[in-house]
Amino acid sequence: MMCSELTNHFILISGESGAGKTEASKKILQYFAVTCPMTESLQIARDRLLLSNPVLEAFGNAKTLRNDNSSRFGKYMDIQFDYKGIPVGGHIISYLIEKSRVVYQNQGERNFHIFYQLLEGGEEELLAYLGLERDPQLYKYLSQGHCAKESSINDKNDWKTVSSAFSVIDFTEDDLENLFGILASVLHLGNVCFEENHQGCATIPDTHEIKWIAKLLGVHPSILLEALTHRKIEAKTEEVICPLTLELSVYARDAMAKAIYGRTFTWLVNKINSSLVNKDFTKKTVIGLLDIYGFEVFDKNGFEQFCINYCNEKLQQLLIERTLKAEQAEYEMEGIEWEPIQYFNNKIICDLVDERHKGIISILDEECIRPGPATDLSFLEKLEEKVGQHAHFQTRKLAGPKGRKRIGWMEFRLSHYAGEVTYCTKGFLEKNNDLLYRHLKEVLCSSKNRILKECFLVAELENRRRPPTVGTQFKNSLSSLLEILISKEPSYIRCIKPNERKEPSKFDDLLIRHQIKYLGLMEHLRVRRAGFAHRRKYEHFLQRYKSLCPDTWPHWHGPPAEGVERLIQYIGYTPEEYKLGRTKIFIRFPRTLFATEDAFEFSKHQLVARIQATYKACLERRAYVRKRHAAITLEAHWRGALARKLAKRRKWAVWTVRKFIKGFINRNKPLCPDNEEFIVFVRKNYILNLRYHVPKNVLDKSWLRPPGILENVRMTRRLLLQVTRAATGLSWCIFVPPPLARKALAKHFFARLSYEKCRSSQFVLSSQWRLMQQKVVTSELFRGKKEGYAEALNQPFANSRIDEGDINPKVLQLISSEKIQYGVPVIKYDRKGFRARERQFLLTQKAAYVVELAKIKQKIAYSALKGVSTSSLSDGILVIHVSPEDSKQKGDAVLQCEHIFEAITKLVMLVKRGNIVNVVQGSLRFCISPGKEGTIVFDTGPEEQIYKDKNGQLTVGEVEIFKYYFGFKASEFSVYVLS
Ligand SMILES: Nc1ncnc2c1ncn2[C@@H]1O[C@H](COP(=O)(O)OP(=O)(O)OP(=O)(O)O)[C@@H](O)[C@H]1O
Repeated sequence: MMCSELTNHFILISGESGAGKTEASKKILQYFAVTCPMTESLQIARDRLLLSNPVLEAFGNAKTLRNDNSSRFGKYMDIQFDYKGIPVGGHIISYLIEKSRVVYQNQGERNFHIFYQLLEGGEEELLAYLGLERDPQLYKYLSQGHCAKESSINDKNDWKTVSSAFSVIDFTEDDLENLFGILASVLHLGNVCFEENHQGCATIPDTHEIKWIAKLLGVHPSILLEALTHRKIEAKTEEVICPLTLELSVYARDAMAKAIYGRTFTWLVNKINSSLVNKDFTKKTVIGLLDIYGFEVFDKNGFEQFCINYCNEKLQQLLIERTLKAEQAEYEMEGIEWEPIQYFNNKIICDLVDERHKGIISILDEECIRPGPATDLSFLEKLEEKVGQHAHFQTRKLAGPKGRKRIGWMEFRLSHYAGEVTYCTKGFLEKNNDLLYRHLKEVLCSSKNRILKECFLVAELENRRRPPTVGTQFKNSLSSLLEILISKEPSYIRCIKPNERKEPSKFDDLLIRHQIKYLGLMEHLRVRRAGFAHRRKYEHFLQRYKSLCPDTWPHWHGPPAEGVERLIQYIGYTPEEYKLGRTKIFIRFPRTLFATEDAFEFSKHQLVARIQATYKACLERRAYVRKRHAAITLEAHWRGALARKLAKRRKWAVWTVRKFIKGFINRNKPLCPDNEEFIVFVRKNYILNLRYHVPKNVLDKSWLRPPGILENVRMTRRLLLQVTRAATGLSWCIFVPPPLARKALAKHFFARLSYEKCRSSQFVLSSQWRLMQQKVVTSELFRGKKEGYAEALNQPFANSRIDEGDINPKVLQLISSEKIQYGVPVIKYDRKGFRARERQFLLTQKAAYVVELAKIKQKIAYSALKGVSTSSLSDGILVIHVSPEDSKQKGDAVLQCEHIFEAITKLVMLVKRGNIVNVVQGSLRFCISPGKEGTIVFDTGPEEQIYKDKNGQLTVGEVEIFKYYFGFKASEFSVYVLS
């Protein structure tokens, strides 16, 4: 409920002394430690919460007649939880420790456990340092009850537990040294003995103990001694020190021991609190555990029992108010049909004790403050006078003859809710006053013991006001405790003591019946049975279980009561299972609630999955939106950058175009800023283009004409040089205007016409040189005479075509020995025929050319070559005229060749006669046989053919049909001799 509704709770553990309250509270702490979720870092908080218990028990618990481990102080412990239900810290409030036990114990009782544990378990060195002996019988404060050793208590083991707990809850070596010093000094104090001198004043004959106390508390021994035997009385202006009687010295000693122990206990609780404090100040929910001393009835009951029982009375009141009374009032308020159940309300007893000005505590305070001789007896008389009429109060004087016997003269009897208790007023005033002589206070304020320094502040000495009495303090602290409890949701544990003899498995019916009766358990049961097991405000019920009904999930927009009605109808509650009040739903049976809880647990998993999915989707969506936003931003920036770049480029382009246009408009003006760049551009362009138009060879006279605006502009020598180098690849060329460039090219060309190193390691004329010679001959023969010469000039003569130098003399010899018929087609080459020949003569292709050339050469050389005719047109026909006298010759040879200039040039160079070439205008004449002539007419008719008419005239069309090749590649030529 704490986690789900974020409410604060408390658990009130009640029962009489020895019923098991402390054990129950320890079980609750252990339960939290085991069941609550835990993180490693918070384990320390948990351990401190758990281990604070043995320390507090050692200092605040003692063996009594009713309980071997009786709490002699009240403890309210807040355990703080975070929102996950992890215990993260705590806080302890202690209530009225029974200090009188330090100096006095009843028969069969012990002092606080810690003294016995220290003596039993403490190391030898520690005891030696504290000046202690191991035997508790040696100490007066430990041996009055005559049961220092108790079989059910293992002081040695408990000491070990307490020692290890000290280290967990942040006690330093220094803290422990001071703390043990205080414990030891209390024991030493108990052993301080007084003697009465002859003046009736108290003296301390043996100062051995005083020395130890002075050493342990860090005070001067003589001052301490004086403080224990003297009293400082303050007059108006001066202080008078007067000696104490033996009785008063004993009182002063015991008061000092009680004060030291009481305040040290408070310091201890504060120290534990500082180690339990959670430094994270986020909101926490708490579960408070109230474990307070239980109701006590001894043979002799004093001021302590009066306070303890008053405390129990108040808690019982709280319980009645919050359960019996509140529950029934709630039914009435909520309009639930209800038959009231009667119960005993102990408010009347509480009022008897704590009513302002009228209650026992007020009367006691009055008696303490009152000037004049106030005694315990006078207090009793005041009680008889003021509350004598109260039904729950009785004294010997007020009681009838029956009861008189059971009440002493100094006693009064209260009828508590748990039974009658007779209190002896002896010591009431003294204990309520709790007076510590100023002289002793001063000594303790000057102590060098760090704990005492914190406990006894010098400021206290300056405060002249009377501190509130113990009774009033206790009353006030109880009322603030009740305020704390009222603000929280209650849960109750009622402990029932099975027997008075502390025996296991023994149930004393009478005792149990008595407890059940006074605890009001029967009334509780009746209310519970007739009432409802569970109730909850509509809002809370709906909020918790709304997921169980589709109508109410996820939101119910109507009034909560209607929502709850719809919800329980859907779940299927039967009418006897519930009642609807004005603001709450009441569920009668626990099983109904458990079933609803189970259903809720089941639906919680599905809800969690849905919530998780929604949450994850939300996260993803958020991430996606973030990414999209980032992408859009990025894109926008990128587009912006691109647009800016484009705009810049456009601007630049516009600027450039404008400048260009401006430059163009002003191009003819003298060089000025307006046309400067344009001219640079034109020049650059011209120069860049120039490299594609530099002369290709020495004969090429073309030169890129510079634009008009550049005519007067001189190019730098360096620039021209670069252009020419780029164009010609002549790194040495010094470029100057066109004619010189040609000269440079010519020089380069002639340089290449050098000797070359041939295979036989002889230097021969290079092919370039030979080509040059041939070209010169061609020029002489055809320049300005035959069309197509200029175009053919740039075509290099191919070395692959046979010329004179290629003819191997041996081959010539071989060929010459053959008988070759002239005048008939010697070899008719077509592709097939050539291959057949090739096989026949077993000659290589090249040899075949050689054969052919050799034959022609022979024919020309030895058969009176008359001349060579070709037309001035662009045809490739040549006529080789032979001597008509030579009867062996049948007639002229008419040949066609693609490379006519090359063929004729090589022929002329072969026969070494330049004057034999005749470039004829118009038709070509040739001799068919002696006396018989033919003509080749060049026609520009539509048909591409060569044909021979009846009179033997050969007509050549625009493009030759028959390709007769001469002298070169087999695929390129054939020889055809017209018969
Ligand atoms: N549930 C229990 N089962 C068995 N023994 C128990 C149980 N609870 C308590 N005891 C025994 O009773 C003794 C007294 O218990 P506990 O100290 O808790 O009583 P108490 O109600 O706190 O008494 P007081 O009011 O004097 O402090 C324990 O030491 C233990 O021996």
